[in-house]
Amino acid sequence: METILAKIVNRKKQRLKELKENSIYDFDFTISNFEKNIDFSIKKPNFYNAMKKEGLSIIGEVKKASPSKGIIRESFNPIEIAKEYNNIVDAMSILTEENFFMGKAEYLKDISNNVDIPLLRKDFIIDPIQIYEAKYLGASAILLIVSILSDDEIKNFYSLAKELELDCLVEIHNLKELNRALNIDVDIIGINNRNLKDFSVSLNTTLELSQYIEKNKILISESGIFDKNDIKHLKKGNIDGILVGESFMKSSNINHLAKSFKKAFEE
Ligand SMILES: O=P(O)(O)OC[C@@H](O)[C@@H](O)c1c[nH]c2ccccc12
Repeated sequence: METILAKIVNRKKQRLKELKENSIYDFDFTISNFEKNIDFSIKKPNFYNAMKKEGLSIIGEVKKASPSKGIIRESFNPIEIAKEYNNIVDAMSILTEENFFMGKAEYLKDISNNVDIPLLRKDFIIDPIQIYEAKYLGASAILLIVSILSDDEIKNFYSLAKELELDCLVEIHNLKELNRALNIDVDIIGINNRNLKDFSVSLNTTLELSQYIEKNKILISESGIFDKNDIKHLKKGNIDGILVGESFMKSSNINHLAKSFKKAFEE
């Protein structure tokens, strides 16, 4: 059976083909056009430093829907959500995948014009053009999902991102993927507590894998984080930060929830 992850990646390939035939920008969707249109003089806030700072770093995700949960947030105004996050979290993750997460590339651009904390482009990156596009749209960092990339792709995409002054959150879900990420000496590792193949979630994934990660790496625990007890549990895994979508999107008081996460981490 085709996994949901394989479906998402196939749709993404098709989407990239569509964009190459019919650009959503006022120029053709090519790498050289992105290069011409990126303003390299604009310095974006640094994602790595935001993760490295003292205490628990929080990445708040702008997420309307997901294949596992359906619509997560009915009244979805990405700029308003981002403005709310801006004074509360350390960085934001902006979902730009259209078909399964109801994201949009333009959300990233719009948000980057309205906030001053680092933005992560959250998408299924399988082609270098998406990395140029992330830069063009105002990202400080991109997500690289190890399970959908070959070793060469991880290496090449990682160094391309660095050339474009983008950090990479390199996402893994098991020991095999972790070893592939460590082979190219990545600096920020995201452990996804959700298995993208069957959607099962276990925070223990972070605890089990964190023991293989040296202290000099930045470690982010991703997905399925809801309350202060989750933070206390994850703290045993020496995490630097967390990536939170659903529980923030459904919260009536993001500030309060984020503070309770930070406080639980200090205790
Ligand atoms: O909504 P949650 O359970 O808090 O999860 C957020 C984030 O970790 C999740 O959206 C995510 C993690 N890795 C991904 C890769 C692609 C798309 C989405 C994701």
